Amino acid sequence: MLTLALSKGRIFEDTLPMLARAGITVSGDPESTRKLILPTNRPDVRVVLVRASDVPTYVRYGGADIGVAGLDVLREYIAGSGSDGLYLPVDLGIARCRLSVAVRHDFDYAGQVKQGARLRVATKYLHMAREHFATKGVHVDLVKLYGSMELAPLTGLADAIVDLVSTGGTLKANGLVEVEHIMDISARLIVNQAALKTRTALLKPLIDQLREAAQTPEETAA
Ligand SMILES: Nc1ncnc2c1ncn2[C@@H]1O[C@H](COP(=O)(O)OP(=O)(O)OP(=O)(O)O)[C@@H](O)[C@H]1O
Ligand SMILES: O=P(O)(O)OC[C@H]1O[C@H](OP(=O)(O)OP(=O)(O)O)[C@H](O)[C@@H]1O
Repeated sequence: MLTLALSKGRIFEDTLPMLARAGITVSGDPESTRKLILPTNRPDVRVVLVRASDVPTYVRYGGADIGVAGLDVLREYIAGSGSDGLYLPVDLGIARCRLSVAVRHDFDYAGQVKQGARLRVATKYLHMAREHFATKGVHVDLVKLYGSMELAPLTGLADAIVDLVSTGGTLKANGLVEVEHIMDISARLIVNQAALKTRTALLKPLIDQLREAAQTPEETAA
């Protein structure tokens, strides 16, 4: 049995069509079932539903053989725990967004940075934010949040946020503007290296099929 770890929401929804192109259909809808293990049309493949930030942990420790996680989640995980035991063979090109710095529209970010001001920055992405501001030579105090980052500059909790941006709709709705683009993000396939060695016959074709599915024009144009 191969176990594939996915998170509910956009990763699950965006991975489904790729699995379908690889001949795998998942039974059950994560939004309407409380079940955490979903069978597929293939008796040798099942899906487990985990928190997005738990996907690397499941794959690393063998709770799943393979998983899908955003590059944001992966970078944070690897910065904290290393990449031993993980193999990242495919950029699936789904769940595309970018990691950015944003501030209130009336906050003079460039001016503050030029003056060498110390900024308070709220984010879920402590490692990537620390690295970004260190590279730029900007002095920051980081405040860890778990969600709704956009609220922090509006309430005086922080001067800036580091968060994911896709359409820019959430920033706009909250009177924030993007002032720095840190990196492009998309979802990656993560594979347990030991499983790849011991169960090559099952895993390798699936990885190859997903790689092929990821390269179709619909996906790359997204
Ligand atoms: N607005 C967006 N547009 C496109 N992709 C996104 C967007 N927001 C997040 N993503 C990508 O999708 C992944 C999963 O996001 P999702 O919102 O489903 O989980 P989460 O709420 O961040 O995770 P958790 O439940 O662990 O807090 C993110 O890690 C990121 O790579
Ligand atoms: O630029 P946009 O298209 O508006 O997308 C950006 C938003 O998407 C993500 O949140 P999500 O919708 O995943 O909610 P979450 O905070 O519950 O993760 C991200 O944290 C932003 O808030």
